[in-house]
Amino acid sequence: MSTAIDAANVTVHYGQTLALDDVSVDIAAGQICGLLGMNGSGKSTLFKALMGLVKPDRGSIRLLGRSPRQARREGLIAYVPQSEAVDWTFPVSVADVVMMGRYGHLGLTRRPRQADRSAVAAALERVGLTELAGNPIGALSGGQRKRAFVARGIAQEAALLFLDEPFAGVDKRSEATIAELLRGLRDEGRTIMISTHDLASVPELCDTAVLLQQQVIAHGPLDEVLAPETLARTFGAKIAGGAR
Ligand SMILES: Nc1ncnc2c1ncn2[C@@H]1O[C@H](COP(=O)(O)OP(=O)(O)OP(=O)(O)O)[C@@H](O)[C@H]1O
Repeated sequence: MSTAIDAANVTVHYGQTLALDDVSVDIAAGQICGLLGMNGSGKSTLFKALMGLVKPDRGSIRLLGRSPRQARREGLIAYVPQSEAVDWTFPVSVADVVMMGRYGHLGLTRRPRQADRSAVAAALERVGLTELAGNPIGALSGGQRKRAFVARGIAQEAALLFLDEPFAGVDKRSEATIAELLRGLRDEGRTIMISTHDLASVPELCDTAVLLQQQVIAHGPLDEVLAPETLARTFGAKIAGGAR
């Protein structure tokens, strides 16, 4: 299996705060990897480093054989942000959000062409939001907003999808819909990383996982990473007992 995401010995500081300490992860193409850790464990920072938005003090990152900046420039990375990181009052429609995924594909005129409109329509259809295309993004439910951002990644034709807490604030039915969607994208060969701080609800759809606490505590098949011994060692018996 070829490696899609290869981070080696990545260390990131914000001033005096050590956010990532010698982090190495290796994720095969066509897999869903859970990025697990408590609040403040460095999950968002790892995503930012992978996207080239934070420059590591040390270490190297290759995404599909490219630097993060190059991968971003080629439109290979789609990011679904945490809900708190988005200004939902911003006056854009659902279709506008999805069209943002086409920006890297637009020609010199920067005007969407028929191919872009078709890609947006197909992405909306795939996530089940066709009927809501003209609605303001802020009027959608938590789960629908997540699906709109996933549609943006689909329209972008990104090979790598990073989802920051995609199941937070989402009801069970939407969670199942999103999980099904992600499985389908994985089966097409895309590589997906999903972060969560809620170790008690790590989605079954993850093939592998990384348990992060500034350092990589465990990295491998989901069952191994969620083994009670690993969790107890890291977080204490209380969390380990309730994890699955
Ligand atoms: N811009 C920043 N400036 C200073 N410190 C930061 C900054 N961003 C994050 N940190 C700190 O870096 C550490 C890792 O934060 P990060 O947001 O990556 O964790 P996280 O696991 O994503 O947490 P959460 O789930 O709460 O977002 C924390 O101690 C946090 O306070």
